[in-house]
Amino acid sequence: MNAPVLKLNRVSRHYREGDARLDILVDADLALEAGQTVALIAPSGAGKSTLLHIAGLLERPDEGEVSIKNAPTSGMSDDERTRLRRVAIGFVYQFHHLLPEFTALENVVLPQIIAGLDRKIAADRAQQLLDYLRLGARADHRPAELSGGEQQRVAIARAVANGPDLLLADEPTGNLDPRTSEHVFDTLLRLARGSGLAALVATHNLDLAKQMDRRVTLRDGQLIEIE
Ligand SMILES: Nc1ncnc2c1ncn2[C@@H]1O[C@H](COP(=O)(O)OP(=O)(O)OP(=O)(O)O)[C@@H](O)[C@H]1O
Repeated sequence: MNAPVLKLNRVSRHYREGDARLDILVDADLALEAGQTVALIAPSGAGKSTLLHIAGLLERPDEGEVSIKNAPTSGMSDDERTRLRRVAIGFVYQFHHLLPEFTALENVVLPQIIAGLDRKIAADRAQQLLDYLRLGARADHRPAELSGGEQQRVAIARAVANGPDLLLADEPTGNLDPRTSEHVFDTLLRLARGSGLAALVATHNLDLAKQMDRRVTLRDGQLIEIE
């Protein structure tokens, strides 16, 4: 069996709030295989964003190991972590964070150019991705000219533009109405199943979570599988 795309091994993280100590993650374990979609469902403040930041190498845990495709990251420098993050991990947030002055296509081209790809190849790939996400006809529109669901699907295209192994999404449909949420979710699932991308998606939407391969929650700082 292949190495998991993401592995958390006894990961702990606490914050200080005055004299109080908040134990957000306590010996948390998780393994995500290629092509697997996992919903992270937990109440506000339970630590979903903290977990996604740690899994995405944006934040270091206090203890424990985060491995990406079998590569332990705790011994890596910040530069090494950044390089690994750029090639292996894509992020989608609740708000799309697209650059307003650029078109949909350009928003998907930019991360590829930053990663060193030739502009023409990047543009071809961006167009293919937008076509795949049924946004081909919107490629030349700026974010303000797109609907909320379209903006979020462009944000997904941007997140996977460099062909990451892992997609991390923090309430990607939190701002959208139920029908649009469904459409954005379908896009995520189709991408994961079609390309072997592993996805960890924080969501409050239980109907959408049910369509994913697994569901986990945070309880006393640990990740627990739920039905
Ligand atoms: N840098 C920080 N310093 C201190 N406390 C923090 C810090 N970041 C997060 N926290 C606290 O840790 C807890 C978990 O925060 P986190 O944002 O991970 O929760 P969440 O489950 O994503 O919540 P939400 O669903 O509301 O976004 C919260 O109580 C938060 O106030």
